Amino acid sequence: MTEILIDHVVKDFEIDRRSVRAIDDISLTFPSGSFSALIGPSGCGKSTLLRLVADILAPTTGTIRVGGLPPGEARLRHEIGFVFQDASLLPWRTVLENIQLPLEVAGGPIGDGPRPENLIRLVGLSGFENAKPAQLSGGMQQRVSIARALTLRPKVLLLDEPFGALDEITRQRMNMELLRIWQETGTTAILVTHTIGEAVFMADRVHVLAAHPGRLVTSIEVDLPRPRELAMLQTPAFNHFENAVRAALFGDELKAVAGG
Ligand SMILES: Nc1ncnc2c1ncn2[C@@H]1O[C@H](COP(=O)(O)OP(=O)(O)OP(=O)(O)O)[C@@H](O)[C@H]1O
Repeated sequence: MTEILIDHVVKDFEIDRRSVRAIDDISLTFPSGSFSALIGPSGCGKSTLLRLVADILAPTTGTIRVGGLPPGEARLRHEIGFVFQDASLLPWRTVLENIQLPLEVAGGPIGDGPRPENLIRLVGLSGFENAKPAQLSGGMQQRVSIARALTLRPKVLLLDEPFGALDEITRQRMNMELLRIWQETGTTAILVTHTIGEAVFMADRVHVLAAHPGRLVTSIEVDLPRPRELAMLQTPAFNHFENAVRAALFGDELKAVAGG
């Protein structure tokens, strides 16, 4: 069971000897095996929150637990996989060699981790094992970075706008693939996104944040059946959840426009 718990977390950064509050007392629970989305305006602390869970940053105050463990311990046990917006692959290595990188860094296979060949199949890159990143499209490069994040069989998958740089059609396809991979691997996933439709399509729960300082506005349960299918994008139910997220994001601004 890998529940993620964020309890009264505050994160301050020092900029020019000034303290800036990036996260102001956020408490959130991400149930084991769930898919959650974080959405909010630029600077509301979405990436910071993911980095705190991944132990790339430490909170100023408050507590984070990943499957009951402090993030540093969960990271040492290879329980956390991270996919960034930029695939950040090593250009001189092939697809297979990039995917194997975490194994080399960890000093060999961990337990019964998935075989790289199986991961390549899982992310739909069979036949491209020996290609170099420059020979791949942006979407294919992100598939490699997802496979790399899954190499050590993490229980948690953190996704920071993984498809933000892709065109709309590729992005929608990749999202479908990501949902399939998430269901096959049973990880607890958190996705940072700027797109309302993407948040609703992917997540069980959408957490809406506001900026300056970064804080939680509300959490919206997305009660749409799984597996999610493209046809759902056109249903009134989908529209209802999109509107709920939009209202939380824009609040009074939206009411002012509606009222003329
Ligand atoms: N390493 C850092 N040093 C100083 N300030 C930082 C650092 N990382 C983030 N911040 C500040 O923290 C706040 C939140 O940043 P963060 O990147 O988490 O926001 P975000 O919601 O992910 O934004 P975006 O949607 O633009 O990526 C911003 O005000 C940012 O300037």
